[in-house]
Amino acid sequence: MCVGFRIFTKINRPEKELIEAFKGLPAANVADVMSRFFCVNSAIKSFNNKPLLGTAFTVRARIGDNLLLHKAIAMAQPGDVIIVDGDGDISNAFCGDIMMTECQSLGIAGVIIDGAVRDKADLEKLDMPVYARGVMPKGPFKDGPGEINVPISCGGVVVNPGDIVIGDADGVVIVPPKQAKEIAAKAWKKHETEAASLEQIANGRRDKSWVDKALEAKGCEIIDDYYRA
Ligand SMILES: O=C([O-])CC(=O)C(=O)O
Ligand SMILES: [Mg+2]
Repeated sequence: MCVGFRIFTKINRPEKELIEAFKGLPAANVADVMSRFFCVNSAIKSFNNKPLLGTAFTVRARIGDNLLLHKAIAMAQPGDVIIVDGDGDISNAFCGDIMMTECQSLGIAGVIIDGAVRDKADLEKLDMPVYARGVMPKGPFKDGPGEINVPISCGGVVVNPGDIVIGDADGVVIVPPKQAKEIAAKAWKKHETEAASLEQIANGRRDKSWVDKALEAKGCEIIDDYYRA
């Protein structure tokens, strides 16, 4: 087996129902119920702030080289999110509006690049969400090597093929399918709690009593006086 230059054709994709359980949930609520981990680095930003939801289709690309990304586009199925581990390097763009328009027309749910893209103004107009670490007019090489559908690292998070990917204007969070049902249920609960807080604010009486309790429990000293240098 040619480690570093190989393509796995099969992915265990989660049931559609399991993915749909996250539809409409903010990425923040999902991350909160996973102990505030599993979010890709905030340097990887959305170009159009459109919501993203789908199944991870992973690509390990050589720095500035999109041969494997082209192959991934040919292999991915509608609803997949193509995630490229480009080593975080932004010296050459991996793709631009032509490849991303192609993805959109194939029904790809979104693309995340831990590297650079180009044609930013056009990516902003796409309906399909595109995330990347940077923008660079210098284009990609097409030589490989690279890998498809292996565990990768994207913005500091390990992504396995078949993971559930959730994104919005805040960023991207990666959910392991095995625990996804429980995570979605907890995240919806969190979402409801937040809605209740907003309702309390609208009614002018948000309960903040927990703050003093937490400060006391952690040993904070409250001094009823002015600070004197
Ligand atoms: O030329 C390329 O390979 C990438 C690009 O700009 C595009 O997809 O529009
Ligand atoms: Mg272009």
